[in-house]
Amino acid sequence: MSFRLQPLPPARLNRCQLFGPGSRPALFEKMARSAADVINLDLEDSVSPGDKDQARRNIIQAIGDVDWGTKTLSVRINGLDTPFWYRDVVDLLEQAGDRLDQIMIPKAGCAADIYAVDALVTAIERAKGRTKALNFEVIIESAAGICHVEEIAAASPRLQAISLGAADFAASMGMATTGIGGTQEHYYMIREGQKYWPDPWHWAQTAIVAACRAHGLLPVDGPFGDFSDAEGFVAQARRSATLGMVGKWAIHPSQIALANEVFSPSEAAVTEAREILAAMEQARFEGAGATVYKGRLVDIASIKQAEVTLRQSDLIGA
Ligand SMILES: CC(=O)SCCNC(=O)CCNC(=O)[C@H](O)C(C)(C)COP(=O)(O)OP(=O)(O)OC[C@H]1O[C@@H](n2cnc3c(N)ncnc32)[C@H](O)[C@@H]1OP(=O)(O)O
Ligand SMILES: O=CC(=O)O
Ligand SMILES: [Mg+2]
Repeated sequence: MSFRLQPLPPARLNRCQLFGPGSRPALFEKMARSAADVINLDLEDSVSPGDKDQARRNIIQAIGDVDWGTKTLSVRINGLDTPFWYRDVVDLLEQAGDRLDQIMIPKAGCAADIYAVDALVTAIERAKGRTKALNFEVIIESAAGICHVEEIAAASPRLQAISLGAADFAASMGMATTGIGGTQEHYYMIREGQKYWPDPWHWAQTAIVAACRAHGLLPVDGPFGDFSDAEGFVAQARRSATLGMVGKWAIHPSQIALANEVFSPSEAAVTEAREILAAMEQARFEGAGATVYKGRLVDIASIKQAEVTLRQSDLIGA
């Protein structure tokens, strides 16, 4: 057991991150009025190469012009393997106002990727006298990224969140699927003639959650491509929440309420958490470290488990 305490992640809501292409400025006001906690204006894979310059201009203008309320406002820049990313960073930092909260770095492969963007951002902030430090979020969506997820999580104090990008991850891993997230038809076990579908994203998610929790970051589940399949989205989101993720992307407005619901503790969960704390307080009063709640063991670890639920509930209430 390390003597170091596990750092808490940033105290902000990240239940739903709504994405929209920077080349569709007509969506920006709708995104701002949505119930998503985080907005991701995209310069990367939803924008065709010929539209990159115009999308950048659209986003820079909208960062200043649109009322984004209290949302976390993020721009996904292009990957470091493209000729676009440096211009994304330079133009955003030199031309967009202070309303921009963070940039998302896609396809992070190693800590040096984050270092490179940090160096450029820091130089521009100093040159331009920007007083609000820009935060980072990254996407793990490659074989290299998942191999180096822990060093990536430790790469910069600007880093707040890591998402799993199921589409690029599947491609990089050579997975035999064109689906973006969720159950995969051919990934099944069989027992006594019955099929059972395990979760092919599970290990990558747990690696991301562990790296995030060790370094005080927010672990986030990425896109679920089939926006007509609400049930599938909810099932994927519930698995992610159970593993410790705090939220999920929405690539269509129909997914926002679903994500918000899954990543907000229910009234029953909050009541149970409070009752566990009360039971443990009574146990402490009686000189015990463990007691029985609803026929099951609760002990000092249960206090920490209950606090996870209550911290999230407090953020929503705040
Ligand atoms: C693998 C990855 O990298 S995922 C991240 C990058 N991808 C993206 O950013 C894609 C984001 N999503 C989209 O571009 C679009 O939602 C699409 C292309 C999937 C579908 O677009 P449409 O065909 O316009 O969707 P649809 O007709 O169902 O839209 C319904 C309504 O929601 C609006 N809408 C659609 N997408 C969005 C969005 N992302 N944000 C806000 N509003 C939206 C539409 O304007 C429409 O509004 P209206 O009722 O006022 O007319
Ligand atoms: O960028 C997201 C992905 O799934 O790829
Ligand atoms: Mg991707």
